[in-house]
Amino acid sequence: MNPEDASTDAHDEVPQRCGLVAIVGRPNVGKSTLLNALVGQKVSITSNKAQTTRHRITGIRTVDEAQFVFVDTPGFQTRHGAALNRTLNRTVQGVLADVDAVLFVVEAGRFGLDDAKVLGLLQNEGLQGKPVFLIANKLDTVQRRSDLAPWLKGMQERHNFAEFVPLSAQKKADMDKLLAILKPYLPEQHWFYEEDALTDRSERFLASEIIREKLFRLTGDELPYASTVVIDKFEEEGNLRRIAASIVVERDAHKGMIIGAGGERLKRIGSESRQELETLMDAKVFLELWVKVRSGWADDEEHLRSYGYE
Ligand SMILES: Nc1nc2c(ncn2[C@@H]2O[C@H](COP(=O)(O)OP(=O)(O)OP(=O)(O)O)[C@@H](O)[C@H]2O)c(=O)[nH]1
Repeated sequence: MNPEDASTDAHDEVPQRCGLVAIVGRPNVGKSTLLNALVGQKVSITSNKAQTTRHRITGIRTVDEAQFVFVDTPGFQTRHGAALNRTLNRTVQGVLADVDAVLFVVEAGRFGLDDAKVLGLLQNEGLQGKPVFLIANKLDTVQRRSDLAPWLKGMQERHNFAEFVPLSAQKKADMDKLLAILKPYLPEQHWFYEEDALTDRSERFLASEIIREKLFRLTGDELPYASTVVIDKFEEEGNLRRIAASIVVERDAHKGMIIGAGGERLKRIGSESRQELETLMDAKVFLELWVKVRSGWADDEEHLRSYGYE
């Protein structure tokens, strides 16, 4: 055997590691930004409007022998009491039951009542010794780093965190550091996905997420929390995707707001979505967008199921 073969064999002997890692935290701390940065591509939508993430989304990243399967969870909501929120909270609990590690995301230097509620929820959900990492995000916004030491010390008293990781989800080097810290916590087992997999979500699902993101971004704060996007048609013809989608809102007034004067706003939501979908799918996209009124949808569990919230 020549020395080159021997080194290949030695490399093959490094056992594969694979594990599920949940990303939890109150709305707007940067969970989706972190997930996208860890995966290296956009798989979860982001906006500066709280509560954009509603689905369980997995992003996958494979580095050397380790495959990280990330699960994005909706921010823990306490303000709205509708069925939608009960569904969201069930999603958080369902995700925690089968993960190997939890990234508890907060903003560096801040720990408010809303963060405490999420940590309390985690602790109540029977973590059973599962490692929880304190991710102190948005480090770039902290003026005086020296103030962080006493804050971290205080955090240590709240929970027995496995690691403290101050970082900025906007810095690539920080993502590499976090992956290196996480790696030893993944169980030794075969990978669940192919080496180059990024997400287990379909193009159809990603399409609805991207339209929802543009909707949130372009309507600003006026947009009611209770609005959603449903894909009515998704057809693939070679390098072409024909997509028809409905934006579902609760009231006629909301419909007008989304359509905008002369239909300008809806046009913009459509054209920005189409451009992003074309890049993501590397295909030509024809997108038809409709706005429909279904009053009371966010309060009706049957409706929620039919729109894909489980
Ligand atoms: N300065 C700075 N801003 C960040 C960082 N990470 C995220 N943000 C911003 O914080 C805002 C919220 O980020 P998201 O990723 O949508 O937050 P989220 O926790 O997923 O929010 P929900 O979906 O509502 O639960 C966005 O405007 C991001 O650009 C960071 O490291 N530094």
